[in-house]
Amino acid sequence: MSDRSATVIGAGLAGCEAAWQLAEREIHVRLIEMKPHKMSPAHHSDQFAELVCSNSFRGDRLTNAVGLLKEEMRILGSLIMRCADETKVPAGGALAVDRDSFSAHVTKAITEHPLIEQIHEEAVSIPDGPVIIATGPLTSDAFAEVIRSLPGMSTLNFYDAAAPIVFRESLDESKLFRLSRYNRGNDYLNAPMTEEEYTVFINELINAETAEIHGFEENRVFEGCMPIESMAKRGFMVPAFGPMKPVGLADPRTGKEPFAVVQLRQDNASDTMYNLVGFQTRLKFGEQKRVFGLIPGLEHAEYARYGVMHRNTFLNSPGFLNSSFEMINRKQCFFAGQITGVEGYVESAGSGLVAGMTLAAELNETEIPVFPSCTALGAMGKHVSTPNPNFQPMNCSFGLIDPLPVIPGEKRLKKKQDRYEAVAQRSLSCIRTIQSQTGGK
Ligand SMILES: Cc1cc2nc3c(=O)[nH]c(=O)nc-3n(C[C@H](O)[C@H](O)[C@H](O)COP(=O)(O)OP(=O)(O)OC[C@H]3O[C@@H](n4cnc5c(N)ncnc54)[C@H](O)[C@@H]3O)c2cc1C
Repeated sequence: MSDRSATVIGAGLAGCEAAWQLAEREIHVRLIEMKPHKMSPAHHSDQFAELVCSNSFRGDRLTNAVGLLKEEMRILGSLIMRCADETKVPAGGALAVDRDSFSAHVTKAITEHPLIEQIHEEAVSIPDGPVIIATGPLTSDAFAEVIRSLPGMSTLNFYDAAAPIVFRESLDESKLFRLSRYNRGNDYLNAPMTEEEYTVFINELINAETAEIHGFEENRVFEGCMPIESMAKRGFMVPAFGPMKPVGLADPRTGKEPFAVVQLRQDNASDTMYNLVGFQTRLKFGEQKRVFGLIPGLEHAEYARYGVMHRNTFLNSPGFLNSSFEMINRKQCFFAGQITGVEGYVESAGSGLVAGMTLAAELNETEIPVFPSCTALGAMGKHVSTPNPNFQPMNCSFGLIDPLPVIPGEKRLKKKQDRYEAVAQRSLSCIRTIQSQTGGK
C-alpha cells in the first residue's frame, strides 16, 4: 500500500475523476461521499457520478469545444470519459449515455480500485493534509459554511443568475453602435430598437417558454435579480424603463435616442465575448436563441453561455484558486467541479482530472503538469483563475481557448470550422506531450 495519501470529498463527476487520477498514480485515496445517508435535493441514486439532469455529455466533434475537451480527457486516461464511451446511447453528433449504466460503471471502477477507500458520511470539516474538495453545486449547507470561512475566500455564491454571453464575431456590428451612457466613453455595444421592433420583441418575450423551477429553488431568491421576461410581464414598458432604457444613448448615426436599446458589455480581456446587460433570464436555451435573435444585430448570435437562474454553489475563484484549481493560500488543497466556476458534466470531470493529476505530481515529486490556455483543460483553469469582476460559471467554449496566432504574411483561415479544427489539433498535440511527460498507468 502506498504511504502517500490524499482525501477527496464528494464522489460526483469531478470527485470520482480526481480520485481515479490520484489512485492511478499510486496515491492512497480516502473518498468521502455523503450519499446514501444524506442526499442533496437533486441527487436520488446511491451510485457515484450521478447525472442529476440530462443524460447528454454534449457535442463529440473536435470542432466543438466540449468535443475537444472530451478528447483531451480521453488521451489523459479519464475514468469519466471511459465510462461514458462504454455506456453511450445513439445521440447524433453528441455523446449521450445510459445514465444508470454510466454511474454503475464509475461506481464499479472506484469500488474495485485497491487504492481507493470509501467513507460514506457528510464532510463537516476540511481534513489536514492533501485534499480535493468536489462537493458540487449542491454542497451540503454545513460544509458550505466551512468553505465560506476559508482564508482568502471573498464570496461563496449560492445562486447563479447570469445574463447570456454571445460571441462578438457572430454579431452584425453594422446594426450596433459603440457608446457608454451619457457619452462617458465607448465601452458598450448598443442595439437600438424602434417601437415596432420593441413591441414584437416584448410580445415574444412574455410568451416564450421558461425553464422549470426545481422544488428547492424557491422563487424568492430571484427577487433581487429579476428575469427580463418577468419585467416584461409586469408591464409593456417596464424593460424600456429598466435595462433597455435609451436615456443618454443617442445613436451617433441619427443623433437621436432610440425607442429602446439593448446594451452589450465586453466580457473577457481578449474582447471576443459580450454579455447582454440586465438580461438575466429563465427562458429555455432554444427560446433565448429565438427571442434574443429579434434584437437587431443579434439575428445570428452564437452563445458562449445562455442565461441561467438556478441554485449553484460556486466560489469566487479568481484570486482564490490558481489555474490548476489549487488554493493560493493553502498548498495541496484543491477544489474541483462545478463549485470552481466551471459549468457542465464534462467540464466538472475535466477540472477533477487536472486537480487529481496535479496533486499526484506534487505528492510523488514528479513533473507538475502545466495545461496551457491553448488547450480546453488549460482554458478552463485560466477562466477560474483570471481576475474578472463579473466572474460567472462557464461552459468550455472556443471563446475561452487561445485563438490561433496571427502570423504576418499568412492568410487567416476563412472558415470558422477550419479555425476550430486547427485549434483542436494544436491542443491535442500539446496534451499528448503532457501525457508522455506526466501520464499515469
Ligand atoms: C439541478 C441541476 C441540474 C443540472 N443539469 C445539468 C445538465 O443537464 N448537464 C450538465 O452538463 N450539467 C448540469 N448541471 C451542472 C453540473 O454539471 C452538474 O451539477 C455536475 O454534476 C457537477 O459535477 P460535480 O462533480 O461538481 O458535482 P456533483 O456531481 O454534484 O458531485 C458532488 C458530490 O458531492 C457530494 N457532497 C455534497 N456535499 C457533501 C459533503 N458535505 N460531504 C460529502 N459529500 C458531499 C454530493 O452528494 C455529490 O455526490 C446541473 C446542476 C444542477 C444543480
